[in-house]
Amino acid sequence: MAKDPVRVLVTGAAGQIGYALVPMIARGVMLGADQPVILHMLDIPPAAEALNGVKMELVDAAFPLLKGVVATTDAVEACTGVNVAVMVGGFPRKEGMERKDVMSKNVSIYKSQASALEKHAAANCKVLVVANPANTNALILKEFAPSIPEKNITCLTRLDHNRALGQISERLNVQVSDVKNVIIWGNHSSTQYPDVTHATVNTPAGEKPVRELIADDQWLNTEFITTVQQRGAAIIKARKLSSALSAASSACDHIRDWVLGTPEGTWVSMGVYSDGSYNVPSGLIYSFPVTCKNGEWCIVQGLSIDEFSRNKLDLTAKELSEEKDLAYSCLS
Ligand SMILES: NC(=O)C1=CN([C@@H]2O[C@H](COP(=O)(O)OP(=O)(O)OC[C@H]3O[C@@H](n4cnc5c(N)ncnc54)[C@H](O)[C@@H]3O)[C@@H](O)[C@H]2O)C=CC1
Ligand SMILES: O=C([O-])CC(=O)C(=O)O
Repeated sequence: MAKDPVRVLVTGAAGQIGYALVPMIARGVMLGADQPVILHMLDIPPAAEALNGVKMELVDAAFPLLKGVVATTDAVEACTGVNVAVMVGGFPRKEGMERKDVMSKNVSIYKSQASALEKHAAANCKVLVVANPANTNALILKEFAPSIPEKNITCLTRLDHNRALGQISERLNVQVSDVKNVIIWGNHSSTQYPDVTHATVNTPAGEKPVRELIADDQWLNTEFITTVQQRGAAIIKARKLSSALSAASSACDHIRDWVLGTPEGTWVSMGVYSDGSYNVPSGLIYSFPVTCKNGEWCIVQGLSIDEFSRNKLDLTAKELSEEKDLAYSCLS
């Protein structure tokens, strides 16, 4: 029997990530090749005509799984009945800016959309915040939508996770699908800590630690980390626009694994509400290694953290606490 359609909201759907993301969702990349979807697309009135153009293209693409499209500038209409909400709407940063520089414009959007989601989304709606500063926007959304369970509100660090896998695969000249269990800790910003301490590669001789195969701790502890931290800026420099296809693809990875589960023995990185694991202060949305099963994520416990890592986990937590204060000062 055919499954009932799932309603997926994409905010900022007329923007560049939106344009890459909605066809992926309509093709089943996010929720599976047998899962019909109804797309809800929200943008602001100046983008209404462009949004309608995206809707026309979705019709023209004749996606078999796409059972309906709502394209609107009304947040209540957009949020009504949605099961998954991918929050991309906002202002992207430009060359020379840090992600927190877009704070004042974006946190106020997340405060107001929190209420629309809280009142009108389906019960148990899963929320992924993509727009920057992603962790802090997600925290504001959580705080202003107190009836949405905190475990349902997450932010995107899967792009950073995938970037780390990509760097390791290029360096070792192995398939990216053979590399796993990198970790992005903390903020989706230049203080994030891409950690390969527990990462492995599937080789013909079995699973091997990334550190052993790379055999160059100097590179892993310096250039690798900064390359992943600065990859967003490098894309902006090259394209004069921020990452879009990779952001859209990793947003699909994030929701797919959350809903359908992570493979046995594999974890992924998600920005989630901290419960104090690894002595990360609670009350922050912080990226942790997680596994997912039955639609729920769970922080991987018991990983060893050496002194080098500890300093980096603390540094990015400190930045998130400062961002939280700054966000509240922007809202007051
Ligand atoms: N977490 C991550 O890994 C990544 C996050 N980003 C962030 O994603 C966001 C979107 O990036 P792009 O698509 O490149 O930007 P864009 O400017 O092309 O599109 C953003 C869209 O949001 C719309 N928008 C603005 N205010 C809105 C509101 N209140 N409600 C609904 N829609 C609204 C705009 O009209 C525009 O169509 C940016 O904040 C960017 O920094 C980008 C790449 C990766
Ligand atoms: O760098 C930016 O501003 C866009 C982004 O978040 C990324 O590409 O990681």
